Amino acid sequence: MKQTNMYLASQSPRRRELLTQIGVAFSVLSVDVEEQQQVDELAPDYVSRLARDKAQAGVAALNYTNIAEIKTNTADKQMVLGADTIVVYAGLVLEKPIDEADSVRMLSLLSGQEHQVMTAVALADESRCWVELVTTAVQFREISTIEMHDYWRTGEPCDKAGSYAIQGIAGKFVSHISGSYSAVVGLPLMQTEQLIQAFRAEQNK
Ligand SMILES: Cc1cn([C@H]2C[C@H](O)[C@@H](COP(=O)(O)OP(=O)(O)OP(=O)(O)O)O2)c(=O)[nH]c1=O
Repeated sequence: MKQTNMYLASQSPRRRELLTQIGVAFSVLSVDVEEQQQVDELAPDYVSRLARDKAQAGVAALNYTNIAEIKTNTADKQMVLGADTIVVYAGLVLEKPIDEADSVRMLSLLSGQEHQVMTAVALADESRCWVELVTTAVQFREISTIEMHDYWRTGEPCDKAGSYAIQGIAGKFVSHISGSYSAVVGLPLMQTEQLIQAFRAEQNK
């Protein structure tokens, strides 16, 4: 049977759903990339680096694994997609909360304010790695401390950048969004599709 040439280096169920939503067939790869912002590393550089690291770790994983079956069964070249999402408020990077206090700290910063959600998408193969960064502005209404604690107890914020999910209960905190909704959820659909097309064209030159 012919295999797909697309690999998603992500454990995020959101990214799997989003990529499926635009009709891309893929296999999932497990990669382990340390997510640690360097001193003086700006938010756009950091999120882009993580997406690139995930995609390139995926390429390395493919090379290390003996998947002769895949290599012989496909005429197409392979590509690996990696992505990363961070929330940025006043230059400060907010990743996943470590506990309830951290979640309340993040939501207190975001309450009544506008912040940026940066999602970087990277496509890589053995010869190249392309990265695209998509930034979306999100405005929150005021959130009370009681609401923040109640929200934590729903379990929703614990694995989300900035400690919220726009596609979930936290949708009620959002008064305005300017940019890509799917990028906030984890993968900018329009930009991802275009990047895949351009990458595939480059591979086939
Ligand atoms: C802001 C926001 C983030 N998120 C999610 C998207 C990402 O999955 C997560 C940010 O963490 P990431 O480190 O970008 O991704 P991940 O650890 O979930 O998955 P992987 O690294 O394996 O690809 O936050 C939402 O689902 N909704 C939101 O509104």
